[in-house]
Amino acid sequence: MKIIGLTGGIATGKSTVSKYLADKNIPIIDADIIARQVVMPDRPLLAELVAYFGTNILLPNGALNRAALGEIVFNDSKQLKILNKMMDPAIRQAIKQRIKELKLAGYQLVCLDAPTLFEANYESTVDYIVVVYVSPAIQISRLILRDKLSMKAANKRIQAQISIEDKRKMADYVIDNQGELDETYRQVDHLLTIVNSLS
Ligand SMILES: CC(C)(COP(=O)(O)OP(=O)(O)OC[C@H]1O[C@@H](n2cnc3c(N)ncnc32)[C@H](O)[C@@H]1O)[C@@H](O)C(=O)NCCC(=O)NCCS
Ligand SMILES: Nc1ncnc2c1ncn2[C@@H]1O[C@H](COP(=O)(O)OP(=O)(O)OP(=O)(O)O)[C@@H](O)[C@H]1O
Repeated sequence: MKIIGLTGGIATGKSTVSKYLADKNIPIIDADIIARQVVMPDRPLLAELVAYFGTNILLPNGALNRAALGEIVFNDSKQLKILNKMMDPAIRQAIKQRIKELKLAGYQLVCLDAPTLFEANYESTVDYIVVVYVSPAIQISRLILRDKLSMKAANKRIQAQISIEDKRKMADYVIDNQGELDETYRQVDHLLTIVNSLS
């Protein structure tokens, strides 16, 4: 089974590409979804986060207040490092488990959609690294538009990651998502012909 590692910067278009792959019946392992599952109210990791960050990261119903935790960690790189260290084992374990299940189910090709593929060192987990690229100017404008963030908050989130210019240099394949969606989808089709011919 081959694994495409799909990454990019925040709001560069990973979900747009992974939805297209999913429509082609390629299973997607979405690291953002897994990162949400491992901190559900019944999971011990949430209690660990509360013990460190305080009860202000909880909503009245006991679920994680993602906005409150995001406010802390995207404004302070030391806190983000600590959060990453606390969450990494559970996320890694869940991804490993999902890969195992898909392999057992007989899939030939799957996609790991991970915004922090490089930051969290998943390079060796995947066979082919694909970076979804837009220029930093387009990235920030799409992020502000989608998440209704201020310029300052959007910049902080972008700065919490390796820059998109550096990520593109580390890719096996770059999808330029600056144009129309059809152009993006054509590049994904081309990517699939390459990946399917890999031995
Ligand atoms: C801090 C949290 C609670 C904020 O939640 P929120 O709902 O506002 O954002 P969401 O999870 O939808 O993430 C949105 C985007 O932020 C970026 N992002 C998320 N986590 C990180 C991180 N640790 N480092 C850099 N960028 C990140 C990604 O591009 C992601 O697609 C959340 O992002 C989180 O739990 N992050 C740590 C887990 C993690 O590393 N996730 C990345 C997947 S491996
Ligand atoms: N080619 C495009 N043209 C115009 N808008 C686009 C294009 N591709 C994606 N977008 C828009 O840009 C925003 C970011 O795209 P998307 O949500 O796919 O990014 P992402 O990389 O998955 O983000 P995140 O890292 O936050 O998960 C969305 O609002 C999406 O609709």
